[in-house]
Parts: sequence; C-alpha cells; structure tokens
Amino acid sequence: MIPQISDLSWWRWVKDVTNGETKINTGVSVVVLVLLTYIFIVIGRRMQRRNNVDLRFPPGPRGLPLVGNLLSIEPDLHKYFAKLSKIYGPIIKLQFGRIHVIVLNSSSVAKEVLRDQDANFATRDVPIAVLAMTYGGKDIIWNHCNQEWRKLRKILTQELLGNTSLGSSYSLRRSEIRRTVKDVYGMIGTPINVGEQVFVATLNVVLNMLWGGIIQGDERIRVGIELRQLFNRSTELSLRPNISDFFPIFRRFDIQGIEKESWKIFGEMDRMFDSVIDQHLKFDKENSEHKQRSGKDFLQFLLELTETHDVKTRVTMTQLKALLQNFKENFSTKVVQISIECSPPEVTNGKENSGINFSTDPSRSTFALFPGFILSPLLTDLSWWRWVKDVTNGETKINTGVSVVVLVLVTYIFIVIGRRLQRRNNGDLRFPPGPRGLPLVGNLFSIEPDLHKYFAKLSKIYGPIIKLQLGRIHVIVLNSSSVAKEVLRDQDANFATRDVPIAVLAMTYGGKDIIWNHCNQEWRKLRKILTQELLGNTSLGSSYSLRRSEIRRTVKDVYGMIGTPINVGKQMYAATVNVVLNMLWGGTIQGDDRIRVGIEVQQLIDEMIELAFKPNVSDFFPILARFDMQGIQKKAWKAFGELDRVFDSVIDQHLKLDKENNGNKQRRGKDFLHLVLELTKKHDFKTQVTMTQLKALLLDVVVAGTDTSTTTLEWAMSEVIKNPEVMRKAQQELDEVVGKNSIVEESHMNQLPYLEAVVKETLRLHPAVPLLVPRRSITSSAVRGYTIPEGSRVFVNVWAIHRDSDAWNNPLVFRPERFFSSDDHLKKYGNIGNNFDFLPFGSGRRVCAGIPLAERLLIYVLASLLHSFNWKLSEGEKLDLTEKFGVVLKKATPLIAIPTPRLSNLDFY
Ligand code: HEM
Repeated sequence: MIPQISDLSWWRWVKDVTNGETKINTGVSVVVLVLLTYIFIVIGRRMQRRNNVDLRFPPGPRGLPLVGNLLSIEPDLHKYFAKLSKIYGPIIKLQFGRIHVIVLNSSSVAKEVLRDQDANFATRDVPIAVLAMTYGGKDIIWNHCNQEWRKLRKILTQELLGNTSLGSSYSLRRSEIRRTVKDVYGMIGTPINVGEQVFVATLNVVLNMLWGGIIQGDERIRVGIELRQLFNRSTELSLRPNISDFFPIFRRFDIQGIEKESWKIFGEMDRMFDSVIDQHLKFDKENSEHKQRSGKDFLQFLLELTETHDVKTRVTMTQLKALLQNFKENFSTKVVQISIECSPPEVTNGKENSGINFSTDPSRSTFALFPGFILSPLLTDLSWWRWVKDVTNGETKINTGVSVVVLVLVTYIFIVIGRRLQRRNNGDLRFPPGPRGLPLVGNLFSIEPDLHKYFAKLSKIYGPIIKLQLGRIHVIVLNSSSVAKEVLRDQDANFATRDVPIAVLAMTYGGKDIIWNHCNQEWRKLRKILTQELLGNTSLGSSYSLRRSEIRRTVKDVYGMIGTPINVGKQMYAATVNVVLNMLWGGTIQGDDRIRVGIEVQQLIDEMIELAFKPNVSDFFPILARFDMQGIQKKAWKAFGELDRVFDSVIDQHLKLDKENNGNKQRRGKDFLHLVLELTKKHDFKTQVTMTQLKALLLDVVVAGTDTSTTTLEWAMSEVIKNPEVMRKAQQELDEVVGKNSIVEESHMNQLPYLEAVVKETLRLHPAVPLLVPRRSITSSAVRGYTIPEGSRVFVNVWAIHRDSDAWNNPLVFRPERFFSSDDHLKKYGNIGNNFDFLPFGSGRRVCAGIPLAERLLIYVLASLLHSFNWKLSEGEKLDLTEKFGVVLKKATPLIAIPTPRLSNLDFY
C-alpha cells in the first residue's frame, strides 16, 4: 500500500501538456483531486454499506441520503412506531440524521433488551441540551451506568426514598394534601382546572420534602413558582428535537439556539439551588446547637453527605445539585396532563379534550418542532440552485457539466469543513494526551514492536492515561493502578466488552465463546458453566487424577534426561497441554490417539493465536476488510475449520462410547467433555448448551489455559535458577511439608506459602498477559476528566503497573519475600482482582475465569519439578531474560537447563 502512494508517476498526466512544459496544470489537478476524493468517498460508503449487509440490521423504512427518515416521521411518534411495527415486525430501525434509532414494539424483544442484555443497554443517549442542563449529565437520569450513578441512585432510593425516610416525611405530605382538599372544597360546584390543582399540590409536597425544613411560607411559594417555570422550560428544551443531536458536526453553530438557551436556564437554576443551599448553611451556622429542631429535609441530609469522609457515600456539591435536579420530573406539567387524559370520561365531565389533551394537540406535542419542519423549507426551496442553469444561450436548461463540478466541489468542501468542525468539537471533549499521528493512518507507523514497553515509555511523557489512533481505531492505554481501578472497577460495566479482531471472529464461532463474547446472557451462562461446573471445587477435585497422571509422566520424562541440557519451556508446554487436554477429554480418548490429537490441537492453537493478534489492515480500516489484503481471514477460517473437525471427531468418539457403554457411563470418569455434553441434553434454557457453545467452551480452555500457564512456568523456572537462594528456600519448604520420602500431591498446595509467593512474584515481574485482553468502551465516558470515545480499544498495561516504583520496593528485583513483608503492597494479596497494583488475571466482571485451575496447576507443576530435581545452567551458559512481546509475554530464548535427581527412592520417578 505504501509504495503505491509514494509512486506518483500516475499523477504526471495532470501536467500542462498544451505548451509542452512540465508545469503542473493547477486547474485540472484541483478538479481531478476533488473528483477522486468524491469517488473514493462514494465507493468507500458503498463498500461499507455492503459490509454492513452482513451485519443484518433490523428492518425499517428506507430513508433519504443524509437525513435518513427524519422527513417521514410523524408527530405522534408512539403511534407512528406502532404503525411501522405492523409492517416491519416487533424490532425496527430508523435513521435520524447520524443517529441509528431502534424501536422495540413487543414485550419479548423488550425482555431481550431490558433483561437479558440489560448491561449493554443501561446507558442513555444524552441530548446536547440535557448535557448543558444537568452538570454535564452528572445526575441519576442521564449519567452513565458508573460508580457515581450507583452511588446517587442508592442515596435516592435507600436514604431519601427509603421506608424510614418516607415515613418520617409523611407529615409534610399530609399537610399539603389536606390543604389541597381544602382549596378544592372552597371551589365546589364551579369548574376548576384539575391539572393546575394537582400540579400545585405535587409541587408543594415535593418542595416541602426537599427543603421545607428551612424555607417556609411565602419564600417557599416564590421559590416554587420560579423553579416550576425553569423546570418547564428545561423540560421543553430537552425534548425539543435539536439538529445538533442528529448532525453533531453542526453543534458549534447551535442552529436553533437550543444549547445557548439551555445554558441560560441551567445558570438560573444553578443560582437558585445555590441560594437555597446558602440559606440552609446559614441557618445551620446560626442554629448549630439546635440542628434537630426543624426536622431533617432532604437537602439537609444531602448537605451532611458532602461533609462525610467515607468516599462511598460522600457527595460533591455538583452531585447534590444534580440530585435536586432529578426531582424536576415531579414538576413536569406533562405528567399531570397525561394522567388527566388517561382518566375515565366522567372525571372530565364527558368532555373530550378539555384543553389539555397532550397527544392530539400538535402545538403542545413534544414533536411539533421536529427537524423535518426545520429542514423542509431548506430542502424544498431549490431556488438557490437555479444559478447552475446554462446562461450562455439564455435558455433555462440545466448546464450539466457545471452542475456536476459544482456538486462535487460543494460536497467536497462540505466534507472538509465538516471534518474540521468535528475535529474542533472533539477539542472540547478533551481526549487523553498522546503522540500526534499522521492523517488516515494515525500512529500506525510510529508504534514499536514491544507494545508494553512502548506504552510505558509514552506514559512517562504523557501521563498514566494515553490515546493513540491506529487507523480507524481509538486506542486508550492505562498505565497506572489508579486509572486501571477507575476503569476496571468504577466503570466496569462500560468497559466489559471486548474489541474482537476480525480473525478472532472467524475462529471463535463468531465471537461466541467466553473470552470474546459480549457481556450478554450467553456469556454469563458459559462463564457460569466454566467457573461453577467445570472449575468448581468438586469438579476440580474429581479431575485431580487426570492432572496427577500427567505430572507424574512429566517427572518421569525429565528423569529420563537427567544430566543433559533440556528445553524446560518445551517440557512445560507438553505437560500443560497434556494436563489440560486430559481434563477436557482424557476420559474419552486415551493412549496414542490422545497424543496424536494433542499434537494436532497444539499446532492449530499456536497458529490461531498468531493469526488472532497479527496486526491486520482489515481491523484498522474496516472498509478494506472485504479484500482481506494480508490473507489473515482466509488462514483463520482454514485453521478454525481444521480445529472444528478435531472437536467434532472427539465429540463423535464420546457419543459412540456412550452408546456402546449404555448404562455404564460412570466407568470412564467425568472429563469436561462429558459434563458439558450432559448439558446439551438439558431442557432448561438457563443451563442448556448448544453444540457450538460446547465447542466454544473447549476452545477457550485450550487457548486461555495452555500458553499462559506454560509461559508463567518457564519464567518461574528461569527466575528460580537465576536466584539459587530462592530455589534453596522453595526446596527446603518442600522437604519440610512433603519430605524426601514422598511425592508432591495437590493436597500439599495449601501448605506451601513460599512456593505460592514464588508464583506470584513471577506473575508480577512477568505477567503472562501484559496488556490484558483488550476491552472496548460501550459508550463515551470520562476517565480522569478525559473523554474516552465510544468503541475505543482499551489496553491495561499490567506490565508497567507491576513495575511501578510507587507501589513496589525495588520493582525490578525478583523477591518472593515481598509477599510476606508488611512494607510492600502485596500483604493485601489474596484478593485477586481487587488490588489494582497486582493484576495478572485482570479484574472486574471479565477477570480471568480460569484462576482456580491456573493456581493449582502452576504451584503443583513447579512443586513437582523442584521437589524431584535440582536445576542448573550448562557450564558457561548465561541466563537470558529477554522478553518476546505478544498477547502472551514469552521468553525470547528458550530456557535450557540441566536437571539432577534429588530423591533417593527411584519409585518416585
Ligand atoms: C497463568 C495462567 C493464566 C493467566 C495469567 C491468565 C490471565 C488472564 C487474563 C489477564 C485475562 C483477561 C482478564 C481481563 O480482561 O480483565 C484472562 C481471561 C480469561 N481466562 Fe485466563 N489466565 C490464565 C489461565 C487460565 C486458564 C487455566 C483458563 C481456563 C481453564 C483461563 C480462562 C480464561 C477465560 C475463559 C477468560 C475470559 C474471561 C471473560 O472474558 O469473561 N485462563 N485470563
């Protein structure tokens, strides 16, 4: 691709040829450039659209270019959507400008979205006007599903609207309701505006609960009226369709003045809240010794929370005011009017539409000012277009040549200006800092192969959170434990999906496994099966014999090579793969057959991991995906097909064996395959597993479990050999716990704290997955005050966090003892995933699902090798600890070491 761009010979024809000189013909070049750009954009969009066809969007009416369905929607949206659903079915898609709109019209699809995929749909799309009026969307209604939202919601539902609190504010409600009844009684026999009466009563009740403890009488009524006006204006503005929402590039023009008006209302409302708060604080100061006297209203309660030192409940002044804002729904006239409309006819004395019919009065309808009405004059009045007429002969015929050029130029200018504006707008959003990239490719050409080190280097310049642009992908890298905590704990739900590379999609049954699935019901089910059914204590206990036999075989194999240099990594790899495969289907295939299948699976998995993480142009520029320029997708499909056939054949063997041994199933011992095949026969939707899901599960265990464990073991052996004192202490512990007249069993694991510390220290200094498995942000959010755009690929640089000298003493030194010392952070260790200085298995809901097996396996293998043998390097050999970056951080050169036996009883080998 690069040579083609730099070879500009094709460009030379643009030279001015009329006088034979080599000067560039500027006029022609500009037109050609514009035309090419236009053609490129049109083709790009076509291809993207074709690609999207594969995605299969929900059906819906076709829209116009640019505006989509904006001009065809009807004012009563709810009825319009219901009408469409009769044609297109219960789930429909429309396009409002740049916004994809999805409408769910039946309870079953609503259930799928609101219950099964709740986490994915739990944020809101904040209109620009609302953003201005809600402290940047910091209230409960508009906030993302983050820690702040959780805290505010908890305060509202448990503290303010909890049973006790509501009970104690009953007198405030009662007095207002009684007053309303009295007011109505004063008007009996005469027509009254019921909506107005209900509204005043509601307003007074809510204000009394909010700050009735301090502000009373006329002052409260004045504040109430003012607030009511402000709230009504703000509700009207936030619901008014805004061109800036549909076409974000127009935002800076604020064509309808909605944003300006919103800021004005917000300013007035904020001042009003400030004044009420000031009155409260003043009152508190003056009556400091009699605080209880006036009873606790909500505001007083919230103000106390601003002073608490407990971060879990402390609220900032902004959050307090955002919470007060949320009571505005109680003031909305809309609510009252709807309730009246829904009342039986006798309430309104049989008169329909008594001036307050919300849905049929277009002047009051929310959608009366829909952009269709704003855009249509512009689009229908085409007089501005008439100058394109051919004026040379006075006729009114359109001059096609001129029109095409003008159209192309206008489109081009429009696109360029649009992009500029968007870029400037993005400036307001304040993305995390990072190195400047080139147009189109971003930072693709400046990244270095050892990504973890490159990111760590950048973080020294730009700080703990950085942004890069790789083609079309926004890449966010978190390099410190505190930002990692903000993302993986505080905003876990928003970062709990993964960005699936195209090759992975091909190799994981369309991303249907645990690792790559979205955070949906399928993922939850498979994860539960893996962690509870397959890796639960009982199941792991009953598969111990399968692990034990493999480890004993490895010890025997090593014994066969004593005194000679052996490739430790290779041995570890064979041991781990055999253990994992034995647990997967050791009860099904045995002997040579299992070894043959093992080798085949090993090769395929190696190939698949390499393909999955190879930089792929199709990932960086999705419109090029259909060309598969590097042939990665093709290779991925091939490898996947082969592995799928292996899985099918093992499953077939299992089913055949089942048939042959009908009624005698227990004989074989329960391997994973047996357990999951049982689940395919279930009729309970919650636990039933399809064949595809079964194979996706097998795939995950092999992919996630083998390379990570092998690599960690090779690093651990390297560090132990490099630090003889560590080897001595570990062996001493083994001799004390196991003794030299016995062999290591898994039951010893809990009594080997030093060896456990060796494993932890290995995972700290050489985290197997140095950047975790990248996450993807579901919606735009703020981290450390920076905007993380929706759909960003997020890397957590665990390698850098584990070497941070603020968290670790002498971080580059291998010292297992630090896990016992009180001065190092890891005295807290034990809570994997909660200590953000130590994240070898990640954290949050996507934390590694294989921790119980990984822990057992790592300590058990290491203990067996150190208990049975002494290890040293060959004479003159130097230990090379250079890393080789990949999704799994391996040793660049294999560890070659010589084992010598430690146990005198040959039966132990
Ligand atoms: C030394 C051993 C291992 C290490 C260091 C390790 C590390 C990790 C890491 C860092 C992640 C990503 C977590 C995140 O995004 O926050 C992960 C995910 C995962 N690991 Fe492991 N892992 C190991 C062993 C295993 C084993 C033995 C299994 C299976 C039996 C396994 C199964 C998984 C699965 C299924 C996921 C995806 C979880 C999800 O996305 O919900 N891992 N692992």
